[in-house]
Amino acid sequence: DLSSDRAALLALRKAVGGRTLLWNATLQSPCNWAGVRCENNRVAVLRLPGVALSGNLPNGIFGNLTVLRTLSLRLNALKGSLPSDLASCVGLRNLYLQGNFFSGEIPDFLFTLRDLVRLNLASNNFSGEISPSLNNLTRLRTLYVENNQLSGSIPELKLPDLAQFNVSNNLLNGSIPAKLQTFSSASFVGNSLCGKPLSLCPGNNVTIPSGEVNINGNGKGKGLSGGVIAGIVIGCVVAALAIIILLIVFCRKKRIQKTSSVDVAALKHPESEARGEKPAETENGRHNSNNNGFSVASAAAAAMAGNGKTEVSNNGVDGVKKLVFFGNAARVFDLEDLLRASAEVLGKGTFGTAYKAVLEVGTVVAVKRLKDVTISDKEFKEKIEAVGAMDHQNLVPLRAFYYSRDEKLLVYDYMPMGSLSALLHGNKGAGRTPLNWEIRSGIALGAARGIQYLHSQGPNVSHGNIKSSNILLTKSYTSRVSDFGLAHLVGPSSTPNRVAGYRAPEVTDPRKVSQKADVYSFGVLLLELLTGKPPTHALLNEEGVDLPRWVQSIVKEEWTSEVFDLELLRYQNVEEEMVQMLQLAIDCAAQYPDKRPTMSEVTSRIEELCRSSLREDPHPDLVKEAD
Ligand SMILES: Nc1ncnc2c1ncn2[C@@H]1O[C@H](COP(=O)(O)OP(=O)(O)OP(=O)(O)O)[C@@H](O)[C@H]1O
Repeated sequence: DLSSDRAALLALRKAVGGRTLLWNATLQSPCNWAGVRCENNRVAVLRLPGVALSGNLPNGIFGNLTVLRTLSLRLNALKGSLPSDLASCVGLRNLYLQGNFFSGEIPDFLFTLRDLVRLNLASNNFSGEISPSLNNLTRLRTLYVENNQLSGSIPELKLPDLAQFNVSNNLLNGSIPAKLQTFSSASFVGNSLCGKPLSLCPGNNVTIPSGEVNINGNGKGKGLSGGVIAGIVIGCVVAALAIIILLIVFCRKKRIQKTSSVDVAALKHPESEARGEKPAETENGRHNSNNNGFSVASAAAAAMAGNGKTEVSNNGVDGVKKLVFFGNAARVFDLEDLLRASAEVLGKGTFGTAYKAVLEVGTVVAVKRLKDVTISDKEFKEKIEAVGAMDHQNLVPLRAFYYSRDEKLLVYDYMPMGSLSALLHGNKGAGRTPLNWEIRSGIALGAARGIQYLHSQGPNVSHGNIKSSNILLTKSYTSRVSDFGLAHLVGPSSTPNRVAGYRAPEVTDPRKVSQKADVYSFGVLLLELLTGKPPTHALLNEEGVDLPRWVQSIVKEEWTSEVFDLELLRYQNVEEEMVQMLQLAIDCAAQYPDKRPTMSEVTSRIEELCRSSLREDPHPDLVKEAD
């Protein structure tokens, strides 16, 4: 129970000291001691990295910590062999002992801890051979034993989940087993090993097609016949050729498509071609088919011409034939200018189509043509004026609107960097700027503040359509929330499934949204930011996952770091903040609305964790853990 856990921790403190001496032994519960985390009133996590622990770990301590799941004693000065009662921690999943002076063989009892997922024994003085009993650890994903004195050959390992592996800088010899040859040479250097990915083993006679190729330097295993190898080589060449041909065909097709859409644009708007403008957004190829050059004028004019009138004749809400501007916005253009502007399609959304319009004076705006507006003129005017009155640095400002029976236009500031969706999923190729933690957490914070502002306008004010294509970015990557207030303008016929991946489980009618439903959608958005994965788009049948369920299943398995976008994992020193953000995202995406935090709680939690990643901590090792 907890008291024996406590006694064990005090015994540990007595034996190896270090900064555990700061633990307040007058407290009955050890659960608040630095580095200790309890679950169900037992010590489940003990993380004491870099706290100057020294000496031998005696037997009789870990035998009591029977529900320990994570043990990190990395970067200390512990020596001797590992205590055998560590074998009692049968639920141990993460064992980080790197950066100490442990010596002796890697003890066999470790191979009985069948739940181990991460095993890091790197940078110690372990010697002896790597036992084939490692294969008992069927859940192992990380095996780091570099920088030790391990000798002998590497056993055949059949660990299906092994994703991180390093045996470099030991005294190993022989050939690298086939199953491990997918790891890079950095995992093996500094030994006398041979074979892929290092150089060929000496004395191997590679005679194709009839000879035997002994890929196992110590001669224990079976060789592959030359015929098989020749087959593989020929197969690979054929496959590579096929891929190249497919790529060429695909690229040519794309080019043809692109040219033709530019042609259409050029026909209508030679000036847009002259400027070399390209459609701004082609995320997931979703909007490609919409990228025909087009003008607001031709669209609006077509609608109006249908009325048999040459001028904008169907009056605006107040009987005025002009754009209605909000606030003190500079009225640098009027409806005529807008209709004359050259435009290109940005994309089709739930509420209509968005265009980028370049006015003759050079001003660039985004124009949204609404469809399916079913509410009355009066109601529309009231609602849109409420939208126009919103003013916050993290909202995309609505500058003006036009309303007639046939045409409803909303004019927004144009956001040059496009949407978060495009940024995350758009260009995965070589030219991509990696999105580091600073940018991502800044985007999360800005979006949270924007939504919080909306919610502060009244208990019934909500966004209703939070998703990554509605988070737009300025040149300095400040995020601005767009599309607010529109969920209440449209009729039920609009396609609700587009937001499926973000929609809270209790929202069955897309117009009946709430602040707590926004919080859910924001949680999914955070998960998208952290994982780099788009949530399911059921209707469009796009590839995707039910993000909250997927993340929860992984976190439950203690594989938390598996969920993060690979691009983020480069920034090891912020993993603690990433984990906190992940926890916040999971809280937001709770199934029951009451369990979700409010948007202002969300904002302060993000502010707090952004601060902590900037702050210099006096005892970074006690509170931060990069495991
Ligand atoms: N003010 C703007 N500046 C730059 N790009 C914009 C602007 N407004 C919208 N876009 C982009 O235009 C595209 C279409 O936007 P739109 O809002 O019509 O659809 P959506 O966001 O995909 O879906 P929904 O209508 O459900 O919000 C999106 O990729 C969006 O990022």
